Amino acid sequence: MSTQYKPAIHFQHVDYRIGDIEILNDITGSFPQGRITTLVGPSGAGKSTLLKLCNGLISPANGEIFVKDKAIGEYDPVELRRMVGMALQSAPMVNGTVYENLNLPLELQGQQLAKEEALELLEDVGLKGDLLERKVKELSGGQRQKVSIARTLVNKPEILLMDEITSSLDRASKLEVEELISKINRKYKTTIIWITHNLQQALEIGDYTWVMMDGQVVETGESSLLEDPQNDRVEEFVKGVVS
Ligand SMILES: Nc1ncnc2c1ncn2[C@@H]1O[C@H](COP(=O)(O)OP(=O)(O)OP(=O)(O)O)[C@@H](O)[C@H]1O
Repeated sequence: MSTQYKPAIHFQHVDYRIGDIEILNDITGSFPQGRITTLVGPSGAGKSTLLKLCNGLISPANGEIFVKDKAIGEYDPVELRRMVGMALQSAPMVNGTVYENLNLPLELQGQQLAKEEALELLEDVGLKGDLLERKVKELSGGQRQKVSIARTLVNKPEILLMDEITSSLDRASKLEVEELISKINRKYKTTIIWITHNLQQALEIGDYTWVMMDGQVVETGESSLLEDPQNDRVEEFVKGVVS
């Protein structure tokens, strides 16, 4: 798939270890620029670890990672975090208003988010402007997740990493967040790398999919691969034999 699109992130023979334990083993592959790639696989396969390598939260034991053709180690860490945003299942929020939370990334850089920009971000994630001065603790789970995504967008990241962002949401909020991420991908051409346990979601929202098992990437391709996997272990996993 890397031949068809420019890679936003490229892994080349990447290993990751904690002490003597091999967590990721010889990962090679690309995440195409401007597309949505879903990462699936059994619990413990190494999906979150791989995501953390993409924004330099952790570093490989061996191999190279390139972000937009530049070795990840050559980026200034602040520049890298601005370029590669990350949203989590349950994002930590400060105990204040929606605005105060949206302002956090800029406050940490000694800047301030303009109110108009904050309103635009809320609009982008489908929230009404009058929420800006509301306390986040008064928001629903779905609204909080949208604020967390809006906060990730403050730095206008070119690449968005998402770890299980809909798994704690009800069905309606899950659909809204999926639609929202598709919209962000279309509007800003943001590259999205999305971990999900939900294979239906991976199939529906993903352009591409990586299937990981035991610290390795075992199958990659267009997300429709999940309907007809070539690898026997992937087929078993998809059928729910392996969980
Ligand atoms: N800090 C750590 N110390 C020791 N082992 C770790 C640590 N973090 C992760 N691991 C191990 O690394 C492996 C991969 O973990 P990772 O969280 O990346 O998997 P995952 O595919 O994201 O799993 P899940 O779907 O359950 O979130 C697991 O076996 C896990 O136990």
